[in-house]
Amino acid sequence: MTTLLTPPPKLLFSTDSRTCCPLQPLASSSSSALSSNLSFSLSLPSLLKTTTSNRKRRWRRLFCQGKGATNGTAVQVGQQRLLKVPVPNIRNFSIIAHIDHGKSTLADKLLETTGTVQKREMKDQFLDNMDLERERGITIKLQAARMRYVCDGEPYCLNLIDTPGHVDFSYEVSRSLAACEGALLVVDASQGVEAQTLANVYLALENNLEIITVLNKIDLPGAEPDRVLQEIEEVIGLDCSNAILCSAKEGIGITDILNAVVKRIPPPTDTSQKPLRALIFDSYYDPYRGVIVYFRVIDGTVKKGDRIYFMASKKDYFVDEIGVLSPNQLEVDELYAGEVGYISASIRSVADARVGDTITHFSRKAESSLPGYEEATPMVFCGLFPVDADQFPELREALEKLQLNDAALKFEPETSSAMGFGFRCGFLGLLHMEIVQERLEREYNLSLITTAPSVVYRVNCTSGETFLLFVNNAHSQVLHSANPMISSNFSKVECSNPSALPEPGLRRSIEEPLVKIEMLTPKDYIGSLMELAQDRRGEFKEMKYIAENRASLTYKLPLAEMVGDFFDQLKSRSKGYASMEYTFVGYEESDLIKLDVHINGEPVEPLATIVHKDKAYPIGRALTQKLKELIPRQMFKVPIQACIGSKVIASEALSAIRKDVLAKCYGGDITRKKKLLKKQAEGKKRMKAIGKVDVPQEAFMAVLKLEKEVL
Ligand SMILES: Nc1nc2c(ncn2[C@@H]2O[C@H](COP(=O)(O)OP(=O)(O)OP(=O)(O)O)[C@@H](O)[C@H]2O)c(=O)[nH]1
Repeated sequence: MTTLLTPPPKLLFSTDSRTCCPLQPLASSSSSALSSNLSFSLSLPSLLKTTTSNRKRRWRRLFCQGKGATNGTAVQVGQQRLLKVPVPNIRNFSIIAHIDHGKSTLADKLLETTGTVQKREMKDQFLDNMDLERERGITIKLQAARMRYVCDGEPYCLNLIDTPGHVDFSYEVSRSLAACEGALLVVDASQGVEAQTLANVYLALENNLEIITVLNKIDLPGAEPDRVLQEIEEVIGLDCSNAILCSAKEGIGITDILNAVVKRIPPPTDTSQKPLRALIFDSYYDPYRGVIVYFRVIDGTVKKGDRIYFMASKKDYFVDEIGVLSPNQLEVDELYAGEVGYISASIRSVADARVGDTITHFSRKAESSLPGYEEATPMVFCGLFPVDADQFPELREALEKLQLNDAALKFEPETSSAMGFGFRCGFLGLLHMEIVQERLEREYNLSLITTAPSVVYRVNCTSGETFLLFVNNAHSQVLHSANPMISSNFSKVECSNPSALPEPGLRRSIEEPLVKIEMLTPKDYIGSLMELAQDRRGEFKEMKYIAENRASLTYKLPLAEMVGDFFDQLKSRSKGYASMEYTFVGYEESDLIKLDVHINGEPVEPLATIVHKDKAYPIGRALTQKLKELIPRQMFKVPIQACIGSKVIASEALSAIRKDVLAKCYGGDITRKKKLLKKQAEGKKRMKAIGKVDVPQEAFMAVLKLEKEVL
């Protein structure tokens, strides 16, 4: 069956891909009609450009209601832009690549070449529409776009899903791949196979995708297409005889890629008769319409007004609006199996419509949901505190708003004696953490202090008493008393906050998360990268030469060692040539201890860290030395100590500011002087006992920075 909603009586298509949009339905075969249609359609972009947003809205509304088909030329054009094709003419594909190999640039070029976005509307990285994405040149949130393309006189609908390239977002990549039948594997012709190229190819192969190899950046003087093709064949095992050479920047090879998408990627299977199953691959929060869900219909059909049901979150809603992404949202009446689109259904939170969930009909539910759904698990945690304590409510509001858009972000209130009220937040990885921090500061004008990133440890308790801690002890107490499921049989505590770690007497051992890390490097840097991994408690697993000059190193490494500056070190030690990829492999027991910092005999909670026993001494020394530099001197002597339990392992002391109490004694009796000095010493002793050392905020910030570096 076809998915033609409003089949035009007769179609004429341009065979030139560059002029294929808008496609031209002909109401009449007369040449005058043809010319009037053509002349109109060519002026559409300028019409769209010059119309006010109200006119655009009216145009869309009219079209969506199917009105005015005969009397409004704009409506006619609207129909052309939304022309539907039969299922065999649909292609759903993704672009996968290592970071910076040119995915987004290629996606832009595909949009431009198919006329989906006009050249003058085009800005670099069209699909990366977050300011931060453009500045950093990375894709953070994936986007989708529907393109029309004519190949051998046949119209095709190509649905492109742009994916984020960074490891932190590999779940999103996997879901977008599950929504496709094929993938363009983009490899930089001057760099070759990198760690994420491999990881993404494996994800694509797991999803049984047809892979088209594209060698990008062939315009660069350093491009070595032959070497890189050979590398792809040897390392990945893909047949590169029909690989496409391209330069996304210069627009070379773009039509070849579009033709290959049509000819080599299989169409979706037409299962429109089955009960609805649609895979969510992205969702975001719109303040006016609620959550907008991006999805691919796998089976069945869905239309406006339907009552839909989210199989994982078990929530149901009525569809207010349904449409396609071209790449702006364009409303349609119905979407069929194989198609990609969006739904707005006044959904209140992104948590109700998570990536990977299956949408079905409330009244005719599918028997099973689509495979692959996973809850987002935060791997890295840190505390976020407002510099100005009055900004706490604003920080809460900002985090709540961000969470509406980002289901992977987790947060819990946290109080600290030094920093006041703040939040302990969980992130997918370090990049995710940086992005959230930057968005909070930029978009919500907040100045924040962040504590050193930490991971989730599992503590085996001696008592058998269990708290399934998510964030901190206070939380666990509540959880424990409120949750009858947590019985004394359990003996593991999850802890991401060092200050919430159970006392040494209450714990038997601590387990930490481990990752398998694969580094791809030119052979000159093998030694220095091995040294780096070993310094970070890495356990050597494997080394392979994957090409004449490149090797792959595999290590098992504690995640806590990676969350510091591992990636920066890898880049600086390899002069930027090495790349890495990691996967979580599980938990293992390790010799970990809690390192406390005491100032004037008082523990300073936010400076507590969980470290490996072997590293406690150097870290303790570095911390105490740095604090000595940063804390202002007091009227009394202030000891600064790093301690493991009650044992002091490093110590510094701030000497007291001395007032010369003898200044006014010119000569005179020695007993008078002794009396004055004794009085001063007593005063200082009293001051020390009751005195409070204020640790300035800059000191905290500097020490936290140091922690990030040395941990
Ligand atoms: N010379 C040249 N540069 C290119 C080409 N394609 C992309 N670039 C440049 O390579 C850089 C990275 O391109 P992007 O398109 O942002 O890469 P990406 O793979 O989308 O990156 P992420 O979104 O971070 O994963 C940009 O500076 C582009 O201008 C090309 O064909 N030739």
